[in-house]
Amino acid sequence: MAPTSLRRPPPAIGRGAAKPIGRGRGAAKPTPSPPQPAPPPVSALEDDDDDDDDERFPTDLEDPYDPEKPNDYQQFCLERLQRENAERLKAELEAAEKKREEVRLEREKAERENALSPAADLSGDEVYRRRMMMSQGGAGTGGEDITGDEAYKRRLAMSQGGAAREDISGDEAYRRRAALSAAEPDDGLTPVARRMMSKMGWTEGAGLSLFKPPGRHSRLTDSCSLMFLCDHVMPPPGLGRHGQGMVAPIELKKTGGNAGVIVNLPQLPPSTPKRAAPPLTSRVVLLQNLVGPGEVDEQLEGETKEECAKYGEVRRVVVHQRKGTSPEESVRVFVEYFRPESAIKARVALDGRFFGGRSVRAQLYDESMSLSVVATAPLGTDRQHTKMTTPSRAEKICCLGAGYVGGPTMCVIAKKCPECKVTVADPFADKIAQWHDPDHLPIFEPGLAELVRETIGKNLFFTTDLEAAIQEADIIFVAVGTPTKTVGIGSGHAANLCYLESAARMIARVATTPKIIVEKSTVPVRNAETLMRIFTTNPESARLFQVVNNPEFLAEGTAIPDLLRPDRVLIGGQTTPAGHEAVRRLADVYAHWVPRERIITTNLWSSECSKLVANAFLAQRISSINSISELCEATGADVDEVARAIGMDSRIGAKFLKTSVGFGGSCFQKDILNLVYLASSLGLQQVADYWEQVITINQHQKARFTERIVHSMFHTIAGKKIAILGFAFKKDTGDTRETPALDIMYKLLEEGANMAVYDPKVPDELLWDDLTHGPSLAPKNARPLPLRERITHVTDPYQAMEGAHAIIICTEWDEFKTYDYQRIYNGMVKPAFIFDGRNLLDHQRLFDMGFEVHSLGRRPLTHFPQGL
Ligand SMILES: NC(=O)C1=CN([C@@H]2O[C@H](COP(=O)(O)OP(=O)(O)OC[C@H]3O[C@@H](n4cnc5c(N)ncnc54)[C@H](O)[C@@H]3O)[C@@H](O)[C@H]2O)C=CC1
Ligand SMILES: O=C(O)[C@H]1O[C@H](OP(=O)(O)OP(=O)(O)OC[C@H]2O[C@@H](n3ccc(=O)[nH]c3=O)[C@H](O)[C@@H]2O)[C@H](O)[C@@H](O)[C@@H]1O
Repeated sequence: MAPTSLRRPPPAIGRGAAKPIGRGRGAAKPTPSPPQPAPPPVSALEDDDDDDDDERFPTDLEDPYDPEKPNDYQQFCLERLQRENAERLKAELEAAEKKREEVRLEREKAERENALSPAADLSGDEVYRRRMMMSQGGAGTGGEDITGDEAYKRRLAMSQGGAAREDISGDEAYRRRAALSAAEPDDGLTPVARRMMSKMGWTEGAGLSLFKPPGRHSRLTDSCSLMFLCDHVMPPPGLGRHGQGMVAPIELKKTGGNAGVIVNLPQLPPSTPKRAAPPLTSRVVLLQNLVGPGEVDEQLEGETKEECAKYGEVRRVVVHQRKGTSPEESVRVFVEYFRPESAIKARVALDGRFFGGRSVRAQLYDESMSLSVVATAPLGTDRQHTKMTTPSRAEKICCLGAGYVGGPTMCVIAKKCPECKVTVADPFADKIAQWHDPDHLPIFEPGLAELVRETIGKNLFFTTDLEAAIQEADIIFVAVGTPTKTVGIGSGHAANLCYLESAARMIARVATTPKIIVEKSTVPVRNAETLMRIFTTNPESARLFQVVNNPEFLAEGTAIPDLLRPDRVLIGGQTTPAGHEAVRRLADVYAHWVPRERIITTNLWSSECSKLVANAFLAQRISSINSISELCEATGADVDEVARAIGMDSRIGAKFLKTSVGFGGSCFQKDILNLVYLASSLGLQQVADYWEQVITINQHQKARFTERIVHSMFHTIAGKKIAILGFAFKKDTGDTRETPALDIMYKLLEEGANMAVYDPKVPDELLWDDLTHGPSLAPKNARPLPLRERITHVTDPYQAMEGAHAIIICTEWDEFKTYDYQRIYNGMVKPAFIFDGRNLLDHQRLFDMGFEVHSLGRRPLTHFPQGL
């Protein structure tokens, strides 16, 4: 709903004043005008007109509207990865620190061993001094000549942290050292040994135990105390953090003086190789537990490649099997990407996901490790095939609105997400009953019936019980109509949001568990704010809801292929952690069949805006080429040739350049009007005027086509029979919303024509319903037109054309191209006119048969003598 500030009088269409549209479109169809559920009371709808409202609602709703801060899910994932990497880095640093400590200890040990030989009889302080030199590099302080006391001071400083920085004199150091050694028990160990053990984690009476084997001598010199330590330390069960190290004391046999040899070098248990921490960035992802042992076959590689290509171009996949490891780690699948970003995306997306019941572990793998080595490892011989399915949690999905969008979209989700339960809820029992009968679905869409047959009763359900469906769902799509308002403020331009609001109010009232609410309907920019306000009215339940916008881009007639292979899926969410999570969960649903790189995410307002703009751009192309069609007719150029020539420019592209009698459908007009209203309300009048021209040209195209019919047929069509081929707004649909055929028929009716209409898919009651209400933007006729007397609806096209003066092609149905036009010509009144409003037929052939051929964007083909 437009914010308060946007509530201004709507702009006028074209030159005239704002015209109210005929009736609300976009509601339940094609069943004729079923009543929409009662919208909430006006007082409720007007609620947000109150300026005070802003104080009652959370102000942070404004925050996400910052185009500088796109809510990008990948961005979120990268940030999360960076966080994880930082943590990993920290762990690595700690591990490195530990390692340094170990090295230091080993070095100390080596030094001590050296010290056993008379040539290297160094004091502990001297050892420390040398160690300092080594660890600090030759150049720095290592070269400085420090005394033993100074060395002790530093060592103390190291072990005591900050406090050790206290400035103690050499005497004081000596005094402390003496006190320390005096305090040490006479256990046969020297202070150095004690210090060493302390550094290894020993505290008296805990952890490692010290004991003095009976009968051994009690005191050795400092220099051999380390050996003595080994002799005397018998830690149960072994040295090391996990007790994995030395388990028996080393026995030393003195060979004289301070020298000795080890007589029982223990057999240490083989050490388990340390797992290297995964690298921070890499082009290789290692997948583990994707399949188990014995589940590897030759398809695994290909399937993995296909699945992983969702995150970027895969260079190769290598499957490696290992023996002697856990089942989870026995099959390693390495996926090498061309770009590290792809690998990072894959890791984020796949780690922890379920494939065929297994929780996959995905981690980046050090690129420097040769994959060729693992590539040559033999594959398993077991041919059991494990089908890879895209991972996701088993969401319970519901859709409010079983129309052109809700029905097909949910069928595809049900088909592609077999683990999800999908329920479509609509208050109209007739419509729901029709959805249960695949042979008589409420809408015609190629491929839809097969999908319904496949999924209904398995994981796809249709119901009128809206509340139960809402209650049960995790994700609720709202795909109700948002037609142009016909009365009140913004009438003729603004979207009527009462169905959306009543759906939201029901959700807010019924839901007791967390829900992701998906705005599937096409809405004005910032509509999600209205929904959030409805949901936050009750603070207790506010936290249950996350609103995301997920506009639908399917076109009728190609809805199923459009849904199965969309150019992109757009998801807009709030820029909060919960918002990101909601976007992720919805993205996971689509990721069952849509490559990840085609699932794009943004903030709520950009997403809402993108849908309106997409439709505006598409419609603009049609109006552009239609405007050129008039120019071509006046100049002798051929509009289809022009479209072909410009369409080959890759910057322009070939699609949506087919001239026509005007675009129809429930959305182009309403969405542009919506955009115009929004721009105008924001004071952007030039923007509003610019886009309004798209509608103006569309109206003009329909009008001029009809005028041409009348003028060509000797300026009168009163009492003449005219065959109308096609009433749907485009081929392959039974939908008639905003069909240009209706505008044309109304004009012809006003001129007194008789008409026979044929359309392969439009039901009779829908045709009469449309005719009764008339075109939405046409002025309402005060005098009721004699519809039934002058119009017949036929089911045989030849019957429509028999005895006709003219044929008008209004819809581009393929079957129209297959008719026997010679037979048709023979049965028509001469001169036989054909007006091809879609440039569908072979005009030259028709002309050769004797037809007077009028098309769009071309000079007419006429047998009449010219220039008389
Ligand atoms: N038709 C199309 O090709 C496309 C339509 N859209 C947008 O999708 C939305 C829906 O369009 P259509 O499916 O064509 O409309 P539709 O009129 O075919 O279906 C809407 C359905 O919502 C039901 N409904 C109304 N209030 C309800 C409520 N409170 N709870 C549950 N159901 C309720 C109606 O009974 C009707 O069956 C519109 O906003 C439209 O602009 C977007 C893309 C394509
Ligand atoms: O929001 C919507 O409702 C949908 O609107 C259109 O889909 P739709 O109206 O079903 O069908 P289109 O194929 O776009 O055709 C619209 C009208 O334009 C006409 N048209 C289309 C293409 C063209 O080159 N010339 C032309 O006159 C068609 O005949 C039809 O009357 C968009 O194509 C969809 O992406 C969008 O989701």
